[in-house]
Amino acid sequence: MNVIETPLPGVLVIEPRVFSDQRGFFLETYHRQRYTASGIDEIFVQDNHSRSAHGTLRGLHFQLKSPQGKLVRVSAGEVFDVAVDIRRGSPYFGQWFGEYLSGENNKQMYVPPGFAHGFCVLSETADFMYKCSDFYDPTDEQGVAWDDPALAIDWPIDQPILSKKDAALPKMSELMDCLPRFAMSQV
Ligand SMILES: Cc1cn([C@H]2C[C@H](O)[C@@H](COP(=O)(O)OP(=O)(O)O[C@H]3O[C@H](C)C(=O)[C@H](O)[C@H]3O)O2)c(=O)[nH]c1=O
Repeated sequence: MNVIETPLPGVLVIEPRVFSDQRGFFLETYHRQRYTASGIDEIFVQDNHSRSAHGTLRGLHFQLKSPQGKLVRVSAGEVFDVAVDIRRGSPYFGQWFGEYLSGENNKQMYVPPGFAHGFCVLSETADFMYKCSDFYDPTDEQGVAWDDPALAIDWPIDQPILSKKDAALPKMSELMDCLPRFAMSQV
């Protein structure tokens, strides 16, 4: 597997090794020893799968009381996946990184706790699968507006399909008091 660092320290792109033959292909999507050795040493406790139609945008989401590290991939279709550093005091506060993930390129992205996460769907539909390092807590759902000008994320779509919740998410400027703090140990 190939692990690629991104301009956002802690956010990684992983290219698993793919074994192809006349039947199709095989790849390992997670391996505790190998991923820990690559810096992804979270204990994952929950796996999720969402399917979305073309033009859907889910995000930007995060949890505060139980922040989740996420190892994300697309099993079918294509998305543009985005991580945003929302840790107050981080040298990268407010910066984002995006990567195209697809059932063709088999790429994964690791989004550490303390980052907001979201994606938009470029294919007819997209099956989005991800591992989380803490449990979902419906009382702890937080988010920031996908189109916050302070983030200026270069989404490859406009006028996305949004949930009512996502369409009403606040801007970073409205969240400052409650955003997580950057810890020097995370450098
Ligand atoms: C996230 C989640 C949701 N749900 C239930 C709650 C709702 O009744 C339904 C749809 O939830 P929601 O619209 O919040 O799903 P997404 O918009 O895909 O949310 C996710 O989207 C972005 C991209 C993320 O990074 C997060 O993992 C997560 O916030 O599933 C659960 O039962 N468990 C869960 O872990």
